[in-house]
Amino acid sequence: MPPVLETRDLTIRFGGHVAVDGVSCAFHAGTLTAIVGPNGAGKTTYFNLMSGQLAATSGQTLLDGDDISALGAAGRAQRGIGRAFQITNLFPNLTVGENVRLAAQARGRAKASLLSLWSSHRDWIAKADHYLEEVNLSGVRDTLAAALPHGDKRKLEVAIMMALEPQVFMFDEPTAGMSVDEVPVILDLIRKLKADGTKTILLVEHKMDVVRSLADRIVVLHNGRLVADGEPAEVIASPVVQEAYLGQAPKAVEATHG
Ligand SMILES: Nc1ncnc2c1ncn2[C@@H]1O[C@H](COP(=O)(O)OP(=O)(O)OP(=O)(O)O)[C@@H](O)[C@H]1O
Repeated sequence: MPPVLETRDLTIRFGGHVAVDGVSCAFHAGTLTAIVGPNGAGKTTYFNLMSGQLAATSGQTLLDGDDISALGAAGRAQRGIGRAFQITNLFPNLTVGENVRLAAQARGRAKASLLSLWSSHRDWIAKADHYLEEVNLSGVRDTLAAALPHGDKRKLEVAIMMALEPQVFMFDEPTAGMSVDEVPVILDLIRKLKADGTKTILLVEHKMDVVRSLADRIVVLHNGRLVADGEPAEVIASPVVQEAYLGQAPKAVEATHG
């Protein structure tokens, strides 16, 4: 099966610093890939390049085989790349329910005809309610987004991403800053997405227990380079990863596939 999302020799420089350095990697439907690496390895920058928040210095990003390198974040979102945890995407003065309904509506409008818009309205509300339920936020449906505690804001970001029904789900440290009782809600949700079997899921995560429990594959970045890629157990045990986490220079790429 051809990959859903792919980067070819993707590179970005900030002045003299190469934050993502020639990363070639392909991601397939029905898989969850964890992207790990030490602080400053380039994980979030790699995400930003794929979702269009940053423009690459060189290299390409392909979605369904099409080169989308020239598209910005909005164009890529429209094409089906979903990114959670951009807190700035919330409308702070709308309620939690309205935020998710708008996302369902944005998704629906892309498909609806003008005449069907009115009847669709009820569907959007139903869809918003469904996704709020999924992230355990039904109880705060009428609360202003701005008034939510941090953990709930992050859950709302996931609900918004889900209501947009993307084909690629990008999670950047989805449980960071959450209380212990909130973490399982998000992990269960990611598990459910994965069980669907058709989504392409990318996860940047520091917590190795979370990575171990969710990932089919681990990609390791170190100093902006892809230094390991393969089965979780194999990658975690590999000397190149042990070295990367100890802050020493990795010597070789191991266990490459995909
Ligand atoms: N806009 C920018 N301008 C200059 N340097 C940047 C910029 N964004 C990121 N960097 C640098 O690029 C490198 C990679 O940063 P990035 O945030 O992608 O790492 P990370 O692996 O996500 O780290 P962490 O796990 O700490 O979040 C870092 O050295 C960072 O300082």
